[in-house]
Amino acid sequence: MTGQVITIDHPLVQHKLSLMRRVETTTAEFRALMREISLLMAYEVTRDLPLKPEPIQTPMASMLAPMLAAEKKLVLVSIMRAGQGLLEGMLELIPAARVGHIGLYRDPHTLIPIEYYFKVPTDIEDRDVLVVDPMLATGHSATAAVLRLRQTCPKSIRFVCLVAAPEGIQHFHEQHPDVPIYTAAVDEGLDEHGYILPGLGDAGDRLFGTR
Ligand SMILES: O=P(O)(O)OC[C@H]1O[C@H](OP(=O)(O)OP(=O)(O)O)[C@H](O)[C@@H]1O
Ligand SMILES: O=c1cc[nH]c(=O)[nH]1
Ligand SMILES: [Mg+2]
Repeated sequence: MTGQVITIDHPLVQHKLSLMRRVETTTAEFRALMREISLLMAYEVTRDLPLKPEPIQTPMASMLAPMLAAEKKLVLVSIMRAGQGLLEGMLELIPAARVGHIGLYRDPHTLIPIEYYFKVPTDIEDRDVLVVDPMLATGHSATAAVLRLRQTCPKSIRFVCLVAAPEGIQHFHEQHPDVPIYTAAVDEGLDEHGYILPGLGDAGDRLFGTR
């Protein structure tokens, strides 16, 4: 079974991603673009959320109006640090969603992800999860995050990123063929340090101005 990769090719997403990639984009600009692009990504990723009719009153009449059936049943899980950027924008669109955090950083030499934090809602069994992290490079971080999350038995899992490397997609789907990947771009590959080419650099450092 090969996993599903959904490329979000909306022109606004593509334009904003190109601005984020540019080396001269400042930290403030990068952060603002991350917020904007995460709103647009959330719009696409939630396209199939179920609706249910609820009675409401307009100034003119009463009607049965479509409302999200399970907004509170969604959990957004951020892979820190860089996932925080995607998380915040998405929460603006889905404010009733629950939130989880997985703290992971890549050891710069081995590229193995090290977990330093894990907290998700206790009643995750009947919830759908969107795991968010802007970068899928070797795929080790996302793969480890989903593996850890599976121990809590959520109803479903999707992974959302901005830029994915083919190597990362392959590694991730070898372990998690049932988890779809939503991405704005699939890039050429990785450099010798595991950075995506052409990529956008280190998403966490660019978001928080740490380098
Ligand atoms: O697919 P991989 O090769 O595992 O790389 C991707 C990971 O690298 C980045 O995090 P990083 O380790 O730089 O931590 P940070 O977000 O704290 O900067 C990114 O946000 C992913 O979590
Ligand atoms: O290109 C990359 C690879 C891993 N992490 C990043 O932030 N960027
Ligand atoms: Mg980083």
